[in-house]
Amino acid sequence: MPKKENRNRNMPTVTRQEALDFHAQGRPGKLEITPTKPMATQRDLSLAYSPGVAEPVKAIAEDPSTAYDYTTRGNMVAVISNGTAILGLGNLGALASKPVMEGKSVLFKRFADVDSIDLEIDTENVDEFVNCVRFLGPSFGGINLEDIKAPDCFVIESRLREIMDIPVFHDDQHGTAIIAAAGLINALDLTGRDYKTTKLVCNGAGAAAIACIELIKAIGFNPENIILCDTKGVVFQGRTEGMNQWKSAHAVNSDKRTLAEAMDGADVVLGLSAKGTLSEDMIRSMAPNPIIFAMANPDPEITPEEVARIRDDAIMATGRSDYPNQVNNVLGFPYIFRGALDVRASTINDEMKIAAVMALANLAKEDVPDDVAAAYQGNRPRFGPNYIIPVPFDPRLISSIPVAVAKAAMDSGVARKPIADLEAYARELRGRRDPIASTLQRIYDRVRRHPKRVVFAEAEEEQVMRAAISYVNQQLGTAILLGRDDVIAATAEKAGIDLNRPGIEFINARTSKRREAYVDYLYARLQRKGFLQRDVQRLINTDRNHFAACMVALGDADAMVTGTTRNYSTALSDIRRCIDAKPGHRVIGVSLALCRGRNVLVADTAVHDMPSSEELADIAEEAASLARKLGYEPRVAMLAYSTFGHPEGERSERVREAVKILDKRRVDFEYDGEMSAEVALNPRIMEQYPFCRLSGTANVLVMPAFHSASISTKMLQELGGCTVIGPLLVGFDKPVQIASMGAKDSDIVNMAAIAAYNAGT
Ligand SMILES: NC(=O)C1=CN([C@@H]2O[C@H](COP(=O)(O)OP(=O)(O)OC[C@H]3O[C@@H](n4cnc5c(N)ncnc54)[C@H](OP(=O)(O)O)[C@@H]3O)[C@@H](O)[C@H]2O)C=CC1
Ligand SMILES: CC(=O)C(=O)O
Ligand SMILES: [Mg+2]
Repeated sequence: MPKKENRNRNMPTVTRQEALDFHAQGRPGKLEITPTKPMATQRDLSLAYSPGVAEPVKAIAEDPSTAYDYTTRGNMVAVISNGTAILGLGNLGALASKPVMEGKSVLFKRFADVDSIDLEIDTENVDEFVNCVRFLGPSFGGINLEDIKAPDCFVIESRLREIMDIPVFHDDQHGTAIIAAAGLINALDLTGRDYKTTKLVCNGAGAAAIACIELIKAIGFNPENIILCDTKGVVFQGRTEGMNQWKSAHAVNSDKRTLAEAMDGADVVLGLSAKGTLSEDMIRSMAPNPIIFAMANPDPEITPEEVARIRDDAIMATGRSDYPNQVNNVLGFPYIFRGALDVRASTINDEMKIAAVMALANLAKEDVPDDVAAAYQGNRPRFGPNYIIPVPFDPRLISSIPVAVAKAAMDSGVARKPIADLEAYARELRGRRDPIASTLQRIYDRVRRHPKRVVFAEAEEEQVMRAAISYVNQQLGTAILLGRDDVIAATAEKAGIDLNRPGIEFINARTSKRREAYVDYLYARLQRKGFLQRDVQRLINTDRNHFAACMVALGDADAMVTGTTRNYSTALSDIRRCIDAKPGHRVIGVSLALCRGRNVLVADTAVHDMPSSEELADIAEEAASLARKLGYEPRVAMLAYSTFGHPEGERSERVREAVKILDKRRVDFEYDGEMSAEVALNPRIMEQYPFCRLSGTANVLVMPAFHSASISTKMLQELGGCTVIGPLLVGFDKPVQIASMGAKDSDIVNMAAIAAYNAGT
């Protein structure tokens, strides 16, 4: 069995303060409601509201199924909890469960484009809860129950399933069971075990645990080989303390009484209980090549580091995203509901659950194609002990699980709107995925695997200090804080920031032993550009950008981030004095615009004021290469106010000429132009130019000049509700990023991570 790689988790990946700030910043919470129809004119109002709204009302009254055509019902799931079993934190009440429920709603949207709203019901009374939910059916296409303690959850779910004609799915039961079963099938496969003889212990006998062992028995495990444990120890036949009918159904005929006794010689342990409940001795006593799924959240029953200290032959999984093998229901619920909603399933039955299990298990065994490898930080995973299950960001999940679930719903007769062409459905699902939004995740994951030393040039600023801490806490590498010691210390103290932690280093330009080397380096570059040696000395001693850029140029840091205190062009020219463009490259700025369902790269948003045709062609090449690096196949539109010669104009001529230059260079990506933005971005308008060489709408927009690039990206941000990241600098010989003036700590960390990413492996 190959040795496993486990992360060093001596420090939390996020601090309490970061998590609180994340939830509090901007509009509190994690989601908002946005209209999908224009609401600008009197006519819009007449259609959306009175009198127009009466028509769909009458249509639905006549034929209720048309609610799926005229309202949000068909794509809307309610995430409902009473907060009695919030993760592994216990019964903290309905209100405290809201952040988790909002989180689940957001994950529905992020991963499967399912709209969702959280509802927290403030009662522990089963009848009241059921009565509250049962009348909500008309509003939703499905109900996702979450974090409701056992055994109440079993009663609630089964009663609601009986009464309601839409899928009711307790995620902690079935979502968890589906993912655990998929991981287990693959782990058994890797360790050459037979279902019938494998001995399994499940610690925890609540919602998740009961559902897991029911599903595991359904796929072929021998019930006699499964021992369930809870706070009272082994659930054995005849036990009376702490029992209920659901535990009794799985009680074993055994004289083992404690978890430790049950674990002795076990092949598999499933932890669905609470933090730290599995001891090192228990793990030591397991059979060779044990399978350990410690799934309690947020802290597992035993950590991968603890297991690694005892034995190197285990397959280890947790519920967390910061270790390999994340067995978490996030891999299931968004996609299972996607498939169920798309066929208007009346329920989510066992056939659909097993179809999801098999789709997930099989996906981990498939060869990972190039575009998917990008989601794994370029490290193409291969089926094995560290990769028994895909990661939540695997872009194939959206087109594999819903298809399997939808097909099983149709085959088992619960689909009210069958899909005729599943291939076409899979293609449509692929279109729903949101590649640029996962780009940052990919960048972060890759840097975590190859941590880098990043110099934060403006470390006297409070938001830069916070960004540095976040950089370190996220295990991205070492943060080098450049600034005057006394100023940094005073600012940190005033802001209540503790910088004394591993991973943070301090450099004071005035006392650094490397000053001389930097002066020599910079003087050699600038002596024929009007600089005296003493000018260069002053730059190195007093200017943070020059000092930091020299650190990177001479290899004392891997990458640099700056920009929050100076305007962009000043920071850029400081850096250009110290670092050149990569040979054969041009330094440009590219902004990533993450819009609703549409993402584009826009260039050049930083450097060239009025680029020549030759420069526009270079910009197209640099931007296309960045797009590829981020995992997209570039389709570059060379933008102008005119389209393919109409209206004629001198300014568009420059863009047309750039296209001809790209023709001559025989570049290996799709490009065309000149064209206006609506032709580049609207498929119906693009169709009017059948000769256009782009195979789809553009994902890279090369702007004719800096002003149009800058104005349009800022308008996207301010008016279009898009998130704009950047400009990212590309083409420099060393990785440097400039954040915008006044950037928030989270923006600065993004820039630092991008700079670190560009520092390579
Ligand atoms: N990775 C994933 O995707 C998921 C993980 N989970 C995790 O599973 C755990 C349980 O969740 P859920 O089933 O919803 O909660 P429940 O409240 O329904 O069940 C909790 C179960 O854990 C048992 N338990 C609690 N503490 C201990 C202990 N110290 N030793 C042994 N057993 C203990 C309880 O025992 P008793 O019956 O005696 O009270 C109970 O059977 C949580 O940590 C949760 O985060 C849940 C869903 C998904
Ligand atoms: C993941 C999840 O749903 C839980 O831990 O409760
Ligand atoms: Mg849960």
